[in-house]
Amino acid sequence: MDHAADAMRTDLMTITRHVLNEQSKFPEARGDLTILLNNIVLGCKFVCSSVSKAGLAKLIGLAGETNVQGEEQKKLDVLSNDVFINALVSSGRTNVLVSEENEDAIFVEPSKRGRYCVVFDPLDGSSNIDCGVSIGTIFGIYMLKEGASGTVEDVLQPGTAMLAAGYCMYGSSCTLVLSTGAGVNGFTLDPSLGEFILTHPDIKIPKKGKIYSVNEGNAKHWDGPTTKYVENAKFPKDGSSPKSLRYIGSMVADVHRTLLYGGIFMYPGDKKSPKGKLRVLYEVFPMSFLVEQAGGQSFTGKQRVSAPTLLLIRVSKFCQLLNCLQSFSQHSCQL
Ligand SMILES: O=P(O)(O)OC[C@H]1O[C@](O)(COP(=O)(O)O)[C@@H](O)[C@@H]1O
Repeated sequence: MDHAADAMRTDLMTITRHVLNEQSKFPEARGDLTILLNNIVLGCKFVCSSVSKAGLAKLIGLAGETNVQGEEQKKLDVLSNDVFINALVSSGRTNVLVSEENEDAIFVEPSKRGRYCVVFDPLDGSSNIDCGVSIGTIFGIYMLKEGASGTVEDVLQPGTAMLAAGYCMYGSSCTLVLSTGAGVNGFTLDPSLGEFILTHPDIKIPKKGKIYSVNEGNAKHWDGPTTKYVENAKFPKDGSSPKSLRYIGSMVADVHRTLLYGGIFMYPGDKKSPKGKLRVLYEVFPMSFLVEQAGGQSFTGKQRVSAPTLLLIRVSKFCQLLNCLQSFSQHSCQL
């Protein structure tokens, strides 16, 4: 009888219990981060159930609106965005929110304000939403700068200033992967309990990976080093076996596989944005935080993504900032 497995099954490590254990190591912790994460988890459970019944609940298809990136919003994009904004505001722990689906930053009204800023992509992998392929939610958490009252400046922080980050993947199972700066852990939603249970403790990216993940359809837009790298992955000059190509087209799913199996995921550029289309603030920074916490690397092709030098610029209108941030995100992660 496998007592360890039995203990695992009866001594349930829920995500709340795990975060409380982690926070108990910090005497100054007041439970605010735990409450905030609990509300994010609630949002993930709601989106998970909506995604799994999308076809039945007529949640497939377009919402008839366009987001700040000029992309047509899917019904599930809008629903997920509303759910997360409400969950984050009602936690009473947030101050400034930045969503992929909103043109401007969201400033929480004073009576409900807290000291955290959350950047998030409510539903990543839009091109896969209507065909039932894995999609996900990505989030990153910052603390208000010392003495700050909550302005755009408080989200203009480098990736290294992030306190916690995570994603929730809505796939064959619903998996939430989280780091609060002390390693990376994966939790699977047990629908019968409605609880995320620890199933992937202390995720460490394998040192060697046999997989490369990139949209080769964009090859003609790539720079020299990227073209050379992918060429070598397919036709290794050192006689080793070629790498396998795996590309789902949902960053959450492609990064999740890379965290567990190793290898490389990158988004070098495409016709529309030759310098890459992944958004630094709520896609690249949170994923880079997780990749580095799991022992991997994340770089732009020229420098570490989360480097403090990457971000601190100030432009007039917030969405202008979003546009120029996009131009920075060339490559996603190097493993
Ligand atoms: O279809 P492409 O050009 O390869 O782009 C896929 C990439 O775009 C994204 O879908 C962008 O994210 P959104 O779906 O949130 O806009 C990533 O998840 C994915 O890695």
